[in-house]
Amino acid sequence: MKTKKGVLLINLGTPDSPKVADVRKYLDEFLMDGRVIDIGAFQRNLLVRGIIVPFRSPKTAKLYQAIWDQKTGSPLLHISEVQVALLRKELGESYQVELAMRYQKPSIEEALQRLKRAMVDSIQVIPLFPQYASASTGSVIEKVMKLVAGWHTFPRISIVNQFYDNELMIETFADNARKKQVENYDHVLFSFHGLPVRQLKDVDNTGTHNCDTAFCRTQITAENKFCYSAQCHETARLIAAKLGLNTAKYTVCFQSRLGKDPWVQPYTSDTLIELAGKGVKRLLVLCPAFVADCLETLYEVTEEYGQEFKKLGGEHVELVPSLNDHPKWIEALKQMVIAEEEVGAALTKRYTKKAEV
Ligand SMILES: C=CC1=C(C)c2cc3[nH]c(cc4nc(cc5[nH]c(cc1n2)c(C)c5CCC(=O)O)C(CCC(=O)O)=C4C)c(C)c3C=C
Ligand SMILES: [Fe+2]
Ligand SMILES: [Fe+2]
Repeated sequence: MKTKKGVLLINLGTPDSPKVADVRKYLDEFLMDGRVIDIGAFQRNLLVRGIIVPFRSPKTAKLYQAIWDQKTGSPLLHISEVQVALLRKELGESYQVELAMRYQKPSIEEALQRLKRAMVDSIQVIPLFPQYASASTGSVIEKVMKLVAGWHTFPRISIVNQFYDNELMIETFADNARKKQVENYDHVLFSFHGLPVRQLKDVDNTGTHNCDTAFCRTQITAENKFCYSAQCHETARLIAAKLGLNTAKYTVCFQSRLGKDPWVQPYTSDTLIELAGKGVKRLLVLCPAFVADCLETLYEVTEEYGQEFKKLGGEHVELVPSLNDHPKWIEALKQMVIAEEEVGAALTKRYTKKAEV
């Protein structure tokens, strides 16, 4: 009997086009997600639909227009499609690999339906966010669970919740930094996507998590192992170790703050001021919260932070490309899939043996 195993890669999402109407539709779906803007539904509706989406959409549309490729469209979607095509090749015919986006297209619902129709034995869901956050990975997991909840027959379903310390992923980021001749820069910045601080309060299920008292900047512990900030710091430490950077040579910071509430600090823009003040001229930036280059890396880092840094007296900001189509990253994905499949196969075998006794 020929059987197939399903793999579903899910990234964040992107508008259908850089037109204001499509960006509005995308931002509306994205920001109305209660895990992204985690306030009461009534307040969220007022804030998102009354203020953020109407005011932000024209501005965000301009940013998307600046990075949109005439032939391939959204970099995030195009690069994700390339990653899936390469993974399909690596895994061969016994796997059916699907791509979906949490918001907009291709939808998770349609991807799951394709796997269901193919009668796959198993579905492995890989949310493409190395560090766990309720707003990213958590939201993907909740969506998948809701979509499959009513299925009559379930294949074995497994979900990767985080991979912030994946050896091959770390090596890929380090490889890309080496290609930029890291030694030719005064300082290295690890700029992660930001999060409101309140979204970290419940990472230990107590509602009182505090990154300062939980040592999230310096170590991963049993207490902080699901904290986004702690995981970001660990990812940066591991890449820095591969590159032979001492702690004085690099800084971890957080970008893309939205609104007035406190987000995880230090903010990337404050760090640029501090580094320029210390006389840093040439800055190399890695963004290891993303597995593919996207608006946040191609525009915010390269354009916005590049210009900001120059105004502050800096000379150059250089972005290290994301994991994109690097063969080691595709191998990392393949290994994740195979490792998980082996666990499943071992469990099934044990069960079958027991049943035979
Ligand atoms: C409250 C707002 C936001 C939270 C929380 C948030 C978390 C979060 N986001 C990503 C990954 C990406 N975000 C991207 C764009 C983007 N993010 C927000 C807001 C929040 N994100 C906005 C408003 C936007 C749109 C751009 C803008 O208007 O500035 C992207 C880029 C998508 C693309 O098409 O290129 C990614 C990727 C993670 C991983 C995360 C939690 C850790
Ligand atoms: Fe975001
Ligand atoms: Fe923390």
